[in-house]
Amino acid sequence: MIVGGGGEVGGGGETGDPAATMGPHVIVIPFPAQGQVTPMLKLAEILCLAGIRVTFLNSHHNHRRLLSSAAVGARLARRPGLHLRSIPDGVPEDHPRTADRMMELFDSFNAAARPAFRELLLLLVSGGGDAPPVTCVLADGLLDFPVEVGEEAGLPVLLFRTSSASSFWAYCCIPDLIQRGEIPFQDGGDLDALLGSVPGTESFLRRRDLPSFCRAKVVGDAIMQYVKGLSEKAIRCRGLIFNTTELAEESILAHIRKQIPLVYTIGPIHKLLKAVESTPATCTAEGGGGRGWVSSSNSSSLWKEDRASVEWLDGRPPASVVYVSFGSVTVLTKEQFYEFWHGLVGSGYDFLWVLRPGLVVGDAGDLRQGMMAALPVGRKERAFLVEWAPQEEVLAHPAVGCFLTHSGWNSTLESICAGVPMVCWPYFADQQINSRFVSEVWGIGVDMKDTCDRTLVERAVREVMEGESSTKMREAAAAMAMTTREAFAEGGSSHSSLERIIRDIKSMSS
Ligand SMILES: O=c1ccn([C@@H]2O[C@H](COP(=O)(O)OP(=O)(O)O[C@H]3O[C@H](CO)[C@@H](O)[C@H](O)[C@H]3O)[C@@H](O)[C@H]2O)c(=O)[nH]1
Repeated sequence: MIVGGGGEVGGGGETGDPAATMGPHVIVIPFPAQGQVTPMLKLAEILCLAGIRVTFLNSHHNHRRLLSSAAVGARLARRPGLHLRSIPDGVPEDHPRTADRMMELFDSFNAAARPAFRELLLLLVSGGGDAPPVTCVLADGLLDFPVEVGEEAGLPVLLFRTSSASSFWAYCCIPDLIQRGEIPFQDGGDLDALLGSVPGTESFLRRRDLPSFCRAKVVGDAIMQYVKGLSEKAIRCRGLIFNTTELAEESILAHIRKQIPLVYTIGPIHKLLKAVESTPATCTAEGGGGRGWVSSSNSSSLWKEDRASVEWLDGRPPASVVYVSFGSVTVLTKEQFYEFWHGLVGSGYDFLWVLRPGLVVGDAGDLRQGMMAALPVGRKERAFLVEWAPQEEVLAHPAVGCFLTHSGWNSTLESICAGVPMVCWPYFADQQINSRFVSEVWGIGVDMKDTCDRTLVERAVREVMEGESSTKMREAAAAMAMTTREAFAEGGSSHSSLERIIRDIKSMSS
C-alpha cells in the first residue's frame, strides 16, 4: 500500500503538511522540457502521497507555464508536502526551446541552474528555512551537475532516466561500439548493418536504429561524448529509475543490472499515479485495450489542452481516426509537413493533428488555415488541427485507430497503455531505438525511420489501419496493454518497484 505511508492525503500545501518538520525530504530536478517534467512531476506527486516531502524544481519559464492552468495549480496545491520552487534556465524568455536549439538549452541550463541548485540544496540540507533537511536528490539522468552537487552535500542521488532503458543501454555501449568500429560512421556508411556491440539487441538493431546522438562522424563528437559521460556517471549513483516495465525491456534491463545493481522500473508512471490514487478494485476493473482509464485530471501540460479535440472524436466510428502528434520539441520543415499532410489526406482516413506552435519552421500561424482551406469540399470536416491536445485522453478514445508519432518515450508508453498501434517517424535521440522496438520487438506498429514522403506516409497509415498485418498489430497492442496494466496494478512489478523506492527513500532519512 503506497498512499498514506506516514502522510496525509489531500492535506493541502503548506497547511496540513505532515512532513513539515521531520522525515524524508527529496529535492527533484528535471531537465526543463515537457518530456522530462511530466514523468518526474508524476513521481514527485506519488512520493508526496506516500508521506515524503518533495521540493520540485522547475525552470522559471516552465513553472509559470505549468501553473497557468488553474486546475493543475489547484491539484498540486492539494498534494501533501509538495513544494514547487523555480530556478533559471539561462535562455531568453522567447527562446523556442525546441530540438534544433536543444544544445543551447542544455549548455545554458547547466551553467545557470547549477549555482542556483547548489545554493538551494546547501541551504535545504542544513535545515535552513522551516523545512526538514533534504535527505535525497532525485535528478534527471540528462543532467550531470545534480550528481556532483549532491555528492558535495553528502547526499544519496537517485537518477531518473525518462527515456527508454534501451536508449540508455545503447549509450552505455558507446565504448564497445567505437572499439568494434561500428561507430562513428561517415555519410554513405551502411545504415542497415546489424550491430554486435549492444548486447540483447544483436538480432534486430541496425546502425540506423541507434539513438541519433550515436550517429556521429568522429569519436570526439561533443554530444556523443556528453551522453557517454552521463551513462558513466549513472554508475556512481545510488540507484537508477526507468519509466518502463520489466517485461517491455526485459533483456536490456538484465544487462543494465550487471553494471548498476539498483535499478527501479516504475512505468508507465502516468498510470501508476492513477493506480496509487485509486482503490485496488478500481485498478483491476477494466478490460480490453486499456480504454476508459484516462481523464486529464493529472495533466502536467505546459500548453493549454484543447478539449475540442475530444469532442471532435466523440461520435466517430471506433478505430476510424489517425491521431498525429510529434511531441513537445520536434521541428518539421515545411516540406516535411506537406508530405505528412498529403500522405494523411491520401490515406482517406480522418485525422486529428497536434500542430503545436513552433512545430513547423517558418509557420507564423497561417499554415493551419491555409491547409484546411485547401482541402476539397466534403473533406474539410474530416481533418481537425489543434495546438495541443489532452493526449492520454485522446489515445484512450475508442475512435482513435492509429497514432502517427515521433516515438518520444512518453507518447510510446501512452499509446501502449491505450492499446493503439503506431506509425513511427522518429526524429532524434532515443526515438530511433524506441521505434525499432515498436516495429520489430513488440510488433505493434511500423517504422518509417529516415523516410518522409507522401506515398510512404499513406502506405504506412493504411498498413496499420487496414493492411495485412493490421489485425496482428492490434492484437499485439491489446496484449501489451494488458501486461502493462498488470505491471502497474497493486502487486505488479512497477507497483512493487515503486514501493521499494519509497522504502529506500524513507530509510535514507533514518
Ligand atoms: O498535444 C499534445 C502532445 C503531447 N502531449 C504530451 O507531451 C508529452 C510528450 O512527451 P514525449 O512523447 O516523450 O515526447 P517529447 O516531448 O519529444 O519528449 C522528450 O523526452 C522524452 C522522455 O525523455 C524522450 O523520449 C523524447 O525523445 C524527447 O524528445 C507526452 O506525455 C504527451 O502526452 C500532450 O499532452 N498533448
